[in-house]
Amino acid sequence: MINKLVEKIKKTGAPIVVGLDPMLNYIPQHVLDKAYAEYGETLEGAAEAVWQFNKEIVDKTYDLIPAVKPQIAMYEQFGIPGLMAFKKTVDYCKSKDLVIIGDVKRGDIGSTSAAYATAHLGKIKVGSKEYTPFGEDFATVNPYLGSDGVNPFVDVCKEEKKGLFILVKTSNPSSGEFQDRIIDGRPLYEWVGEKVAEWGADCMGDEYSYIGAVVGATYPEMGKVLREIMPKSYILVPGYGAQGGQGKDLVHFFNKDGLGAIVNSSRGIIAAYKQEAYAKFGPENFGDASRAAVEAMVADISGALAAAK
Ligand SMILES: O=C(O)c1cc(=O)[nH]c(=O)n1[C@@H]1O[C@H](COP(=O)(O)O)[C@@H](O)[C@H]1O
Repeated sequence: MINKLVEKIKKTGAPIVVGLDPMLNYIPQHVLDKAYAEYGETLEGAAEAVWQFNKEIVDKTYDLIPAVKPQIAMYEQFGIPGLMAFKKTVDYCKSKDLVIIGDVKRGDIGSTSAAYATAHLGKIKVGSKEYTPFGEDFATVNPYLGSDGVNPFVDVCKEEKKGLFILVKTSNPSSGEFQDRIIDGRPLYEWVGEKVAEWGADCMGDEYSYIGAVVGATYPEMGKVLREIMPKSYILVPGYGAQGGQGKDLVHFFNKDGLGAIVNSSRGIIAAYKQEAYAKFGPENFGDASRAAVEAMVADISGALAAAK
């Protein structure tokens, strides 16, 4: 799957991922009204609104982008109907040939990690039958339980040709509380980065490993160091847009080949119609606003990369 991701990034010229993180307050009223008219103001109604919202955004952007990243919490908050909307979104994106990064941030003791890996990247046997539970292509993984919490994910990736993005340095304001602590002379995130490079070394695709890392756009200096520590790992870079990251901050997350990083924006794309820059589209045309925001993001990042050459 890493080869497909790299190919699609080259083909679209867009090292970006659209984060499908739907909150009800991002969904235009006309979409909510229609869903509530059919299902009532229920969890089912909310899930229907989420699904219709996602579908429109995907329809308006899929030809420009290589990948999407649905964040499962945004669906879980609507219980079982929400999880069904998550699965419907994954399947629909797959039908559009997008690479799907399941942002599930899992990690546990080995046997439990194995079940999480099966759920999101693998297959499950029920009697004589086999099923694909959620069927994403990549999953985000929290490495804090150590190697035995990560290895079951790696094993499923090897079997299924899937991939991981392992949290190394997160974008949030408090990420330094633990991740920046100096241990044996180096910050913890560097130790985790080294481990990601090690886990990834025997998981190579054609050019890059299918064991990648997450490093926040909000910490560009740390991104530069981590790029060197993990030269063969793709870096998923969240924090663009709503959290303040801009193209010019991101240059060092990329390798000299112009590859190696994929930048996520969620609110900045899916709720673009609420921003002044895209207000002219209006809530009715929220999908067109998202498309314009994708185009602006690609131009910002490619411009920064070209200027740095
Ligand atoms: O793993 C992630 O995707 C992630 C890691 C991180 O360090 N920071 C971070 O913001 N994320 C996710 O990236 C998305 C960011 O959303 P926006 O700030 O709206 O673009 C959310 O889905 C977060 O859960």
